[in-house]
Amino acid sequence: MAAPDITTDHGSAAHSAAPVLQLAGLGWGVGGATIVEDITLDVREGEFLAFIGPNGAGKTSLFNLISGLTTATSGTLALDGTDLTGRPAHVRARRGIGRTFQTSSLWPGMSVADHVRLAAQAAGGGSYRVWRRASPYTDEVRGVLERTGLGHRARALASELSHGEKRKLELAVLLVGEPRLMLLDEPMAGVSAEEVPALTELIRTLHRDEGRTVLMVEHHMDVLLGLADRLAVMHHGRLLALDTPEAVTADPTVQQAYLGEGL
Ligand SMILES: Nc1ncnc2c1ncn2[C@@H]1O[C@H](COP(=O)(O)OP(=O)(O)OP(=O)(O)O)[C@@H](O)[C@H]1O
Repeated sequence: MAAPDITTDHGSAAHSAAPVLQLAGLGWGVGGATIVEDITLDVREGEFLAFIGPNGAGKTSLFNLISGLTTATSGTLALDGTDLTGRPAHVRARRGIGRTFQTSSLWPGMSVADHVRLAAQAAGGGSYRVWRRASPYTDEVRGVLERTGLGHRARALASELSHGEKRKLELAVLLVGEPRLMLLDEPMAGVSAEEVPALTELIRTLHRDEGRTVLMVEHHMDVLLGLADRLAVMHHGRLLALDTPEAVTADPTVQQAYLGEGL
């Protein structure tokens, strides 16, 4: 497949017709092993694209490549038509690529509001002043906490939160940066069955009502059905299928890849 037409990163205006994210032949290898291979796909504005695949298929590695935690060893990546291949994670974050991680990235002894306040300071380019307790609840902090259903937990420490609330706080921290693209890596991991519906609903709201573009790695198909516009199936580091959830789940090649694990 031909590489998409992308400009270079010199502050040029984004091409209005360009997809939000373009991956062209993206790959990553380490120690002689190829972990991610030849991923080519476009993500449209406002789309919800979910990544599924057996354990070790390369989903998190692909998110690392997109967010800049690792650098591609082949292919290109563009955001809004601007080539970001090889650019570091902080540049990509500043340009609107935000992500959450499979494991919690919170500070146990810090309050919910302070997490959001720090993230707001970082997003605004300010210095970190967590010890100044004069006005922790700015309108921005309060607004994000309300949007994520954590308004009543503002003063709680992260260590006091349930797993579902921790995932909401991670989303809140992400949202203060108003990311152009949200990468959610297994947001349901560790969350109790009772808390999954509320968290799913929050992610749905961020996507549908706020129009956010979402990429999400998730093992639970029941969460994705009715949420994702398209499913990307990864297998052995490659893109095995990319289609609507209905088409992907009916695809015999995909079913074969999941043999023994269940789709
Ligand atoms: N830094 C690394 N060095 C060597 N191998 C790695 C490295 N990072 C990932 N891998 C390997 O690459 C493969 C893909 O890992 P990755 O975590 O991306 O898969 P995944 O699809 O996200 O899996 P899971 O669903 O279990 O989270 C695995 O075999 C993993 O061991």
